[in-house]
Amino acid sequence: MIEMRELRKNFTVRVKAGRLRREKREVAAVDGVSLSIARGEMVGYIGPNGAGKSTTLKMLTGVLAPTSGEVSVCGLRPVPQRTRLALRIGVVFGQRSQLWWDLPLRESFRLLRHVYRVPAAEHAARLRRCQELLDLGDFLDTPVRQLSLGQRMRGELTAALLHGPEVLFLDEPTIGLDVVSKQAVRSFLGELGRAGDVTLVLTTHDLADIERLCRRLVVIDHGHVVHDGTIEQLHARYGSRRRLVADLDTPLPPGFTLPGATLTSTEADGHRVTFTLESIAAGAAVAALVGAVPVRDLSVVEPEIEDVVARLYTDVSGAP
Ligand SMILES: Nc1ncnc2c1ncn2[C@@H]1O[C@H](COP(=O)(O)OP(=O)(O)OP(=O)(O)O)[C@@H](O)[C@H]1O
Repeated sequence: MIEMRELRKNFTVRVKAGRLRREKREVAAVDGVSLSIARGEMVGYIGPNGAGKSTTLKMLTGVLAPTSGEVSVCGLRPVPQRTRLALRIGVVFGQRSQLWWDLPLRESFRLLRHVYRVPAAEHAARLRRCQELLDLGDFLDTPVRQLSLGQRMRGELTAALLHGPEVLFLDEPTIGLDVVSKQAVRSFLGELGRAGDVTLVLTTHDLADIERLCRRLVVIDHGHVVHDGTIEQLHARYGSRRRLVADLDTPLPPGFTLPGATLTSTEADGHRVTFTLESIAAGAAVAALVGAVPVRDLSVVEPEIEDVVARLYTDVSGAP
């Protein structure tokens, strides 16, 4: 459905060279990305600021021409075949709107039906489904400029889907949304993914979006793909650690150690301890601790994707 081979985009930027002089320099925003995304996949495309995510999406949607390499989406070349491609993809860029600011949402949807020449019955069926899943009923007749950000984003998603695209590109779709709207957008996208008829590429800084929605995670940094796999593989590769948190009746005896684990925090006057498990299984760690001290309560905490991605970014960038 999406193919990128050695895809590259260079920008020419002017950089300071001495007190008054500026000179031109080429920077590679996307530096040889090769990826294949199959029909129905939901892929999270993440990376630190300036990694090259938006530039990739712009090349996939025909907004920017690659400097070199090959790209095809739905079997089309995005820049030369941009008009045909527009009928087959949907795009939601969190920071930009495809709605008519002064018109009620319903009118924007009606205009889009004409722009994309969607048969009335198909359009109505898709709108009904979005209306139901995204709860648009209360604000369909409100002018777009009066909508809250969360309402507008639900409108944007609908607008991107009314022509029945095969691929949906989402750039930061939950940015700035409150918790309720975020949930609404995520469960809508989840539903869409489960139905399996849309391929979804999502860039975000909110890793909860990815955890909820994407089995496949592609991490890009300095224009290069540095991870392509599942979230579990990412945890395994970067050695994410589980933690054992225990509430104790009495503090640990002086010099207590748990082989294969490190005591990483002590709180509540020594009554709450956290061990990071390195080379010991959770069960063995629990048994060792319970055998050594009176334990009131304990839990094993799974690694957070935030932690592992932060470590990955640090690793590849060499910066905190
Ligand atoms: N039009 C442009 N002209 C010059 N440089 C650009 C242009 N667009 C992007 N860049 C540079 O290319 C690099 C990649 O930018 P891009 O916007 O793709 O990153 P990103 O991963 O989407 O970042 P963010 O998470 O901050 O949105 C950055 O160094 C950026 O400054």
